[in-house]
Amino acid sequence: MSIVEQTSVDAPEVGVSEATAGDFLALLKPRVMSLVVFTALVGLVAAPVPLDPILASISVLAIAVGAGASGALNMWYDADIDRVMSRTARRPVPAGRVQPGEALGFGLFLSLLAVLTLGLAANWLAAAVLAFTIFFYAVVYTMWLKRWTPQNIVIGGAAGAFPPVVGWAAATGSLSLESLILFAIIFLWTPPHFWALALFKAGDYGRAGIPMMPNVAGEASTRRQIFAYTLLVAPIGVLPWLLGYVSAGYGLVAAALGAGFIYYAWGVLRMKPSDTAMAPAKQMFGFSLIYLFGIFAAYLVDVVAARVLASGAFL
Ligand code: HEM
Ligand SMILES: CC(C)=CCC/C(C)=C/CC/C(C)=C/COP(=O)(O)OP(=O)(O)O
Repeated sequence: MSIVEQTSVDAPEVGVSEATAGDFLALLKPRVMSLVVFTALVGLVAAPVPLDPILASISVLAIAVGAGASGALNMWYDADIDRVMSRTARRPVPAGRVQPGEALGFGLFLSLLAVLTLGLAANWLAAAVLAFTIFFYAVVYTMWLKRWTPQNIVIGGAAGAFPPVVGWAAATGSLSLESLILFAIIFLWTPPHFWALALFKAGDYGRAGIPMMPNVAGEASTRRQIFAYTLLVAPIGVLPWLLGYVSAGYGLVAAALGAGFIYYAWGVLRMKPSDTAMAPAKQMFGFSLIYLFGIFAAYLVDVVAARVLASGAFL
């Protein structure tokens, strides 16, 4: 083998991308973002304006691309800590399949594409709120709060709460109390959702040096805070019915889901230190996803049913 051939065969692989389309898809955090996009869709459909299906589809697609882009930017910046956590070590950047520059370029390009598309197709208020949401998650939460304070996900959770506001703004060109209540539901839901996971992944966050609540305030305090936020989110979940935005059907579903959420949080609160398997925290995390999906699905069904009934289309 000549020297030239040998050099090319033995060349270090730094800077060489082995990325597949699947790796770029993984950068978009599709599973998490599917529920984010669903909440945006509900905000868009709930808005009291006639729905243009083409405009609505483009808007939801743009929000999905923007949400995915923020995930790619998060994975670009967090590659160092993702590398040392068991849950995230196999992600494309820490595993070396996608180069950091590729993830950054991909995230920036998709962010720009999403914001411009939403601005041109819907309106610039919606585009501005989407841009702010991407900025809040990728910069304020990821680059600052996450590594700095155990309140990281309380404040940073605002990013995850904006999508229904973006959806509502895309449909109406304005903000409203109703969309802000949808915001409040997600905002108050985020701490129980995430701290339940952080309880059984505390080792990961400790290794990565991230000040998540269980690592800083301890397990007992985190369990109490989870319970407190759950007591707050349950009544706020029912508020849209009490304010007359949706029917008692939604109210009943929200009350039942809220009661279930409190039940699981009670299980977490009463966890024994000997419960090393963390079963109540795992169940709480699982139920958090059912809770948020259930609340927004009930909202969607309620507003669509109300419109069908009002138009007499069922007759
Ligand atoms: C700052 C806010 C949030 C934080 C820190 C957070 C954190 C996490 C983490 C660490 C996971 C573990 C799964 C994984 O590794 O991908 C997860 C799962 C999940 N999160 Fe969140 N989350 C937040 C907000 C949200 C919001 C707003 C939604 C939806 C509206 C959401 C929906 C989901 C879903 C659907 C999963 C399950 C994904 C799966 O099945 O793999 N999260 N979250
Ligand atoms: C429309 C739009 C831009 C939406 C963005 C919505 C948003 C901010 C969702 C947050 C979801 C999430 C996975 C947070 C975890 O970050 P993490 O870095 O703590 O979790 P990780 O350790 O799994 O990376």
